[in-house]
Amino acid sequence: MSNADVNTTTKVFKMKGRELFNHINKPTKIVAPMVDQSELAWRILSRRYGATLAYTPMFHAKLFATSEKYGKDMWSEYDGDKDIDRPLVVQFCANDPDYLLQAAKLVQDKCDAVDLNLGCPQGIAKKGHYGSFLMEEWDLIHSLIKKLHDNLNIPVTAKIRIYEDKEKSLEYAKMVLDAGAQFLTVHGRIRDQKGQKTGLANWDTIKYIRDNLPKETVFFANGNILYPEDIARGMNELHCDAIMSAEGNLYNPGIFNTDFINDKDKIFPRVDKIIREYFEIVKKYSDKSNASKIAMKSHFFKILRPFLGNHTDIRSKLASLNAKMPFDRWENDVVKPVEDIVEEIFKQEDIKEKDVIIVGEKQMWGGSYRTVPYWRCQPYFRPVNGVTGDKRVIESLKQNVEVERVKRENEIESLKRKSDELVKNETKQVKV
Ligand SMILES: Cc1cc2nc3c(=O)[nH]c(=O)nc-3n(C[C@H](O)[C@H](O)[C@H](O)COP(=O)(O)O)c2cc1C
Repeated sequence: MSNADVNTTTKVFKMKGRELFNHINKPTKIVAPMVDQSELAWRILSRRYGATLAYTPMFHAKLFATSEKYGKDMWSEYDGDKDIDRPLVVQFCANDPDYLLQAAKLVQDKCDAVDLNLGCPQGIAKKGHYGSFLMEEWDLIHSLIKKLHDNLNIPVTAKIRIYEDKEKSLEYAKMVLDAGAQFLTVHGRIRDQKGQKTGLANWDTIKYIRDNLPKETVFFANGNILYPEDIARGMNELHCDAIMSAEGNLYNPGIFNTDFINDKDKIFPRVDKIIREYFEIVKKYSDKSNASKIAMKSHFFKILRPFLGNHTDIRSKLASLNAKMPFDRWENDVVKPVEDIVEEIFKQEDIKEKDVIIVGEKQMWGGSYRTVPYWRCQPYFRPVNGVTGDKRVIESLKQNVEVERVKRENEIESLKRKSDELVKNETKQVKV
């Protein structure tokens, strides 16, 4: 077979975006790439709770290609296993097409696509010259994507941020697709929206990009997903193929469980149940997946966030644990005590009245806040101008209660007026 034949054969078998999307069963709920957080154990847990596609954390392409230790720490034999970890997209950050290809080749037989991170806004990305800090270098981005498109056995995909300018964002998306990206994920925030300045994602721009790209583009939207209900809202409003969630999924893995929208145990899982389930997954794969063990402490803190505020003794114990300690310590200091406390909570006579989810009024961002009992997983709201998100939710719910009260009083007033008028009219008629 000549070289030309080899190239042709590779091209024939390489799936285009829509084919790949269909091949992996049209996933609509995606675990976002998250450094130190979307590792194997977390992906397995998230899929059990409704996620239909997962991205790995971003790996540094050059390190992955050149450092055996880094590769081993990030990627184990279990990662990408066809029975436990698919469908899967592996994400890299890069600024050199050759290293990117070298790294991608190491995983191409154990994932469905390789993604280029063009969204990371952190200082480390600025220093390392990758992620969103390539947004001024379209030629470089084009060459990175094209290198994989032309040379990898599997499709290449990309995850981008937006610019303030809609038109520029659209042109940018078109360039990324032209280079060969087969799925496009748009995170609807600009580069400066990070930390306290994270704020809302701009769905208008996401929608504008989506609506102005060719229909066959496989398009994923990312940002503003707090509750399971937001997923259907996003799909309808943004006309996207799937919704990707990062923080929503981290604090509440039940966020993707939209097939069970009326079952609070599935969409706002009890912290005792989820911590146990997750802990058992980490243990099962800990012989090879170092990344799963390392990420455990951070996941515990996030899953248990509302609970730890009420049980600070467990918070202190958790703070003192580390990944090198034996699993028994984790079991005895955190997992078991959490189970015991929640079991006691559920023995209370009035638990049915207490264990309820309260839905607030529709907010500016299109969805509604909920109050969720502290023994259930729930979203986290970043502090803005020093005010914690939880306080904002409580304030907004208080305002809702006040708005409801005024609304009801007005309704009663208006009903009274109507009834007075009716009585008056009837009295008039009787007189006539
Ligand atoms: C802990 C954490 C780690 C992240 N790491 C990555 C990453 O490795 N690659 C990436 O493209 N984005 C990363 N992101 C960004 C998310 O993938 C996502 O784009 C962003 O958080 C917005 O989604 P959200 O509103 O659902 O959180 C990370 C976000 C968080 C919270």
